[in-house]
Amino acid sequence: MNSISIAPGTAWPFAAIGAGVGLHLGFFIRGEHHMNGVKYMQIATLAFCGFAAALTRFYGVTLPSALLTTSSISGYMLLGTLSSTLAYRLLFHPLRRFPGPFGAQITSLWFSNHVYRNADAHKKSLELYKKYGTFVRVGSNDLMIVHPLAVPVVHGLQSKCRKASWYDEDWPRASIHTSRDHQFHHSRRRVWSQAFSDKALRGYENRIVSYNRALIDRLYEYGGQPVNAAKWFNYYSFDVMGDLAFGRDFDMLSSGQQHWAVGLLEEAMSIQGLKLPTWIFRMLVAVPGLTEKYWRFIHYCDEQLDLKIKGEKESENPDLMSTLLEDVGSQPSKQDMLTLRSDSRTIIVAGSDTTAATLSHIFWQLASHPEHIDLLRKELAPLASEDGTFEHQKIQHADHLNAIINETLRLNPVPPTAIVRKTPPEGIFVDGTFIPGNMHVWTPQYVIGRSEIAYERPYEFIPERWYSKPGMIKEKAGYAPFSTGPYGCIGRPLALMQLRLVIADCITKFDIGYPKGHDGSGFIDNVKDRFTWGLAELILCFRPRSGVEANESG
Ligand code: HEM
Repeated sequence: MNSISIAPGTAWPFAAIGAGVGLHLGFFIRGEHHMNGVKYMQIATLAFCGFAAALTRFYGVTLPSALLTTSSISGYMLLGTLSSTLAYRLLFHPLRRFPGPFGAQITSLWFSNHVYRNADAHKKSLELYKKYGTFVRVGSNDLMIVHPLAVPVVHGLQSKCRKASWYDEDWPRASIHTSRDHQFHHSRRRVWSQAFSDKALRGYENRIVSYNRALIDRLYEYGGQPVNAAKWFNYYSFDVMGDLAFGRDFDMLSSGQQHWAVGLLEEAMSIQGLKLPTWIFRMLVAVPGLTEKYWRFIHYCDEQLDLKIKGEKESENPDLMSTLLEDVGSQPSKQDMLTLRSDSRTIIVAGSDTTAATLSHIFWQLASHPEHIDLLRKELAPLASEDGTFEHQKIQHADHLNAIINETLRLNPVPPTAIVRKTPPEGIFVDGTFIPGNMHVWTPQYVIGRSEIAYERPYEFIPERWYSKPGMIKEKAGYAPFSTGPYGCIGRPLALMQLRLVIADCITKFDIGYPKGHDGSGFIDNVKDRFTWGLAELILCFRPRSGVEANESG
């Protein structure tokens, strides 16, 4: 019988370690691998079984001994790959000269490990900035840059940075938001931009106004008693976007209940709070049952879109999806359908969570700084129509109103931290510092908004810095809560219209403040960074103002 030995003194362990090192240096160190986690596991399992089978077949080794031998060889190979990875990341990696926590230099899981319990990546990022400065290596391949001038370099129109691997989490579903193919994105962007023309926006205004009325009515029903405002802003935003995407809302404002599909989405989004590397996320998504809720929400959106295409949810007013549907004609191809489905979900996810979170933070700021409610009333009263309602066209240039929105988004931006880009192969320069190519970089708005380099008295809520005190903004380039450049928020005009109209309506109809025993800290201390904000309870009183009726016109 042939025998095979991996006992000390034989060459096997060294050969296996060498192969492991070779695998790292010749293969893993190059290109992107985040899409292949499952495939690599399959190949490794196949190789393991094949090698063990070959040992029994050609060397006459018993099965237990073959399995033991194969495990040992695999172990040595793994040791080689891991040692090589470790040495490379610590000693030779292009980001090695940037400061950062030791663990983060070794693995991107360091960051996940520090934020997964409380989903507080925004607080952790601020803490890291305070400790390490402008450039912080937050993962083996990841650099956080807290410099206002980094924003145009990384995100601006001329930027050569592209969307990073994070956007592949849903692949092969690729929407305008998640597509990494620059050409494809560009062509989707052209189609989408028709849905946000001035004319289209005017068409949406009536729809939005009717949801504003419904929101105001619901708040009136509390008669000034404490209410979880974040919940109602959430219902409002999802209803508006459901209507604009599918021609039908989620019925949350009228029922006062969260729609089950929205509930699923909220739960599914919590996985984003873990800030996992993409390859792990994709492997989790591939495990049957583990991300079931996420897929059920996606299927719900698919069904709503199918119904709309069949004309079963025909709406009289223009909506966003109608514009996207017009582009594909009456016989959409399979690829068209995949894109439309991804886009329909993008409308809900990108348009609802963001608006709800921004409204909640705005009203948290207003309740905490009631003097600004008075200033807003002074500014807006002359702009109201005779029946006390507001037209967007008349309030869109109101200085203080816009300043309240800007200042809130400076301090409480959504997404607060990681909008990740990949640097071009030749690298980039940020204020004279070279960032090597093919690295992941992010410029957290939450932290830049608190940076002394960009703002005077950065921690204070001073809306006037956006119009009458411009000297308080030291470097405007860093302010991009809607992002900027080719991937900047295409829904910005719609979002601003909603925000302006809801603020104007609410401060006109209600006195807004905290009930006894509340100061807003329960909200701001508990919001979660899960790409967008996971909202906490925001307990406010909306006391109807004397002499102002709910929906006087309606
Ligand atoms: C206050 C509300 C909003 C804020 C703060 C906001 C912010 C942002 C930001 C920062 C991005 C860039 C994200 C990234 O690069 O990964 C973005 C992208 C996007 N937003 Fe918004 N957004 C808001 C509302 C909306 C609304 C109402 C819509 C309407 C559907 C919308 C649709 C989109 C889309 C489609 C993208 C992807 C654009 C692209 O990649 O070309 N957003 N938004």
